[in-house]
Amino acid sequence: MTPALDDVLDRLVRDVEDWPEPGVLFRDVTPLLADPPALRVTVERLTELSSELADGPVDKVVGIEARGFILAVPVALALGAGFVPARKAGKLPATTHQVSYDLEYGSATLEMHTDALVPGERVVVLDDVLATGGTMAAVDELVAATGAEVVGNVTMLEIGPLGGRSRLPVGRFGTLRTY
Ligand SMILES: O=P(O)(O)OC[C@H]1O[C@H](OP(=O)(O)OP(=O)(O)O)[C@H](O)[C@@H]1O
Ligand SMILES: Nc1ncnc2[nH]cnc12
Repeated sequence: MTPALDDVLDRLVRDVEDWPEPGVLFRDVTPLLADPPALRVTVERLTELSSELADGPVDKVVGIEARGFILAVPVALALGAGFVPARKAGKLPATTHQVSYDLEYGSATLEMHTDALVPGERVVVLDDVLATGGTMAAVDELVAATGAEVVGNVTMLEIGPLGGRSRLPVGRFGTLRTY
């Protein structure tokens, strides 16, 4: 039997207080990733949500390092799309576009290969958590720099009080669970 998704997420996303710094309540998805039925239903629902938002074909799924990679590859396979990594600075070998941004804890720079996407491609950007939205908005900029089109911004979890969805176009963001 397929488990109910909200129950799965509530049971298997672990709260860790004061990590990675005091005052942050960290939502740890590793227990969910380790549970086969939970992982399966999560990937299935992320795939359905991506399809709904895209409302048409999806050429590429961009996964955000590191936790976004884990989910983006099975979703890309299920959609019949390719996978493209958005990586932390200094990890990609060829020519990149680069965007710096602020996080709930600190700041970072993400890169994507300039030739990873071509103009007109339809792209879903996937991550595990939307918090301030800085990461997702930065990846939208990386996609835009290639001339491709973001047709969906999708996460497993949203931390509502941090207001990240307000940084994304209305109607383009979808998530499985808002805390
Ligand atoms: O909405 P935001 O405030 O930008 O935060 C969300 C981002 O923060 C986490 O990644 P992190 O940078 O901690 O990297 P990791 O996946 O490598 O742990 C998470 O996986 C998202 O990518
Ligand atoms: N509180 C949080 N838990 C998990 N991932 C995060 N990314 C940014 N803030 C986060």
